[in-house]
Amino acid sequence: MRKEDYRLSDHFEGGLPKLVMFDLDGTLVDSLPDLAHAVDQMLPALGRSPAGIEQVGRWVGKGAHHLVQEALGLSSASQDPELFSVAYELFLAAYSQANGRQARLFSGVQTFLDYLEQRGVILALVTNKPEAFTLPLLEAMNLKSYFPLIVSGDTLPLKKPHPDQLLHVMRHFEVDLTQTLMLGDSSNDVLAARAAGCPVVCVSYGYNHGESIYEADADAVVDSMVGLIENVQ
Ligand SMILES: O=C(O)COP(=O)(O)O
Ligand SMILES: [Mg+2]
Repeated sequence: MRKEDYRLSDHFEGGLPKLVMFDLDGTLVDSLPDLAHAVDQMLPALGRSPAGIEQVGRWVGKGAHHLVQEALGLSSASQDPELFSVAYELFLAAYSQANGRQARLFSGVQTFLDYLEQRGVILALVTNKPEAFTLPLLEAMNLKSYFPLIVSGDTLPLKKPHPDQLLHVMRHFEVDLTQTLMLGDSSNDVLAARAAGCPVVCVSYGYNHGESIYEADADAVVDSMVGLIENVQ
């Protein structure tokens, strides 16, 4: 079977997983325009050139600290703690304003969430985005009520690619990993799911650090989430 032909009905007992964990940025929501806007407010305020949306897209997916670090060209925040802390404050202020303004749901997301919700599948959100940005974005996109559990990048000590957020969700709902699916857009999501031991499918349209998501070890890569349920009646 080609990876693109992956259908939930072929892979889960009863035709559907019991629990689906969703990544946020690049999977459910196209948040890149707002993130790029904030980075490109921060950089000129530091006397630097704006980075542009394409470049910023390569830095998204490992949380806000990582994004700012990359935008500054630092290998770690401790390389220049003063610069990092000034820049991070600028980014927080700019993104607090921008978050959700230009963001849009990707095609198929609403249909897929409704489909699963109507069938009693438990939906959880697992993002590396800090909680202070996750919750307002979910609210702006009218997505918050789908998720009885939201695990943000700063909810636990470790975030993706570590498996802890995913294991936390599976334990919380007492769902076995074979009845769970992780749906993401980056190698981070794949690594976290593999380490947790659960199946993982990626969308092709997200942000994957400038690399092809087909190179990551996902069980499947789909152009739209609805492709996963096409053959389900
Ligand atoms: O804040 C980020 O880097 C985005 O994180 P996500 O792709 O895990 O939602
Ligand atoms: Mg993502």
